[in-house]
Amino acid sequence: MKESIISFIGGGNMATSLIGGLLQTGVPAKNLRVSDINPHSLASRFPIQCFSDNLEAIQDADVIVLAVKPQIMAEVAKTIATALPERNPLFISIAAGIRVADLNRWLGDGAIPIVRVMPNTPALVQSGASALYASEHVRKEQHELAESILRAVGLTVWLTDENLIDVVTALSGSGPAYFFLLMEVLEKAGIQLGLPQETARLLTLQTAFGAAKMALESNEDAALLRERVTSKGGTTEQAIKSLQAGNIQAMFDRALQAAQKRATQMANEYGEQA
Ligand SMILES: NC(=O)C1=CN([C@@H]2O[C@H](COP(=O)(O)OP(=O)(O)OC[C@H]3O[C@@H](n4cnc5c(N)ncnc54)[C@H](O)[C@@H]3O)[C@@H](O)[C@H]2O)C=CC1
Ligand SMILES: O=C(O)[C@@H]1CCC=N1
Repeated sequence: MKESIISFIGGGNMATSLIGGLLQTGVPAKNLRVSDINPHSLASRFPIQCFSDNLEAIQDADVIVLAVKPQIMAEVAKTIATALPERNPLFISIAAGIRVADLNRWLGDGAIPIVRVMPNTPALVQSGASALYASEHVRKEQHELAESILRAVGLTVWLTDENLIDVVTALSGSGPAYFFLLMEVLEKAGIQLGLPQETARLLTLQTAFGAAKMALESNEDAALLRERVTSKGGTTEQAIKSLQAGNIQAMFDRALQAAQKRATQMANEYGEQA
């Protein structure tokens, strides 16, 4: 992977998390490229080649990471199809919703190797979680290449059913936002009860970090770890009762269903008819 040239098309939030994470893990800056309609801020942030022309950025690419919004993926992919590098690079699409069949069509209907990936922004700190799905034209070494790129910035899982990418999008693609939201509301609740803002912030963040680290390092499931905090007749019991009275499970069931539904809608809106 360290010798492969990786070109990112679109240098926004998710691409910069991946680029930052890859640089941190030791991928040489000379092997990374990024193209964006606004490349200037990228050039000051990363010591890599930045382009405003997508076709220039892909000339020598082994891997082309399509990291633009789903809305403009058709237009971007069709332009790339006009100048596909002869070396038959691997395409990695991180766009929510957009299906392999549409990408394949936009990229020229050939035997295009495409891996759909749903990463998340903690990739920036090598703590990402990505699900990958490979199209039939992905060669074995490209499969391994995709795996090594995403594993360099966190956990990877492979899916054999493309439809499940939309579920992963709802769970871990969007997931960091749910935990950030929880941090926001916990911090505010602490302030409301009298804690200084910085104290509430630090206690919230360290508690989130500690709980995630403990759950990851433990063989026990989250429910059991929760029960250990919940002393009979104690404080946690009251808080959990209050959360369950608001039916937190139903809230998250609905939230994930809404996100999954939106991914499917985007596939239909920006895909088949585009
Ligand atoms: N933000 C996230 O947490 C995640 C995002 N994604 C996917 O990543 C993709 C990008 O999302 P974000 O980074 O959040 O969006 P963003 O809006 O931050 O980044 C998109 C970038 O594309 C650039 N751009 C626009 N038109 C372009 C063109 N014609 N050629 C090249 N670059 C162009 C924009 O200037 C912008 O910097 C989306 O498809 C999204 O579904 C996937 C997983 C997580
Ligand atoms: O909100 C979105 O559509 C993207 C996909 C997953 C996270 N961000």
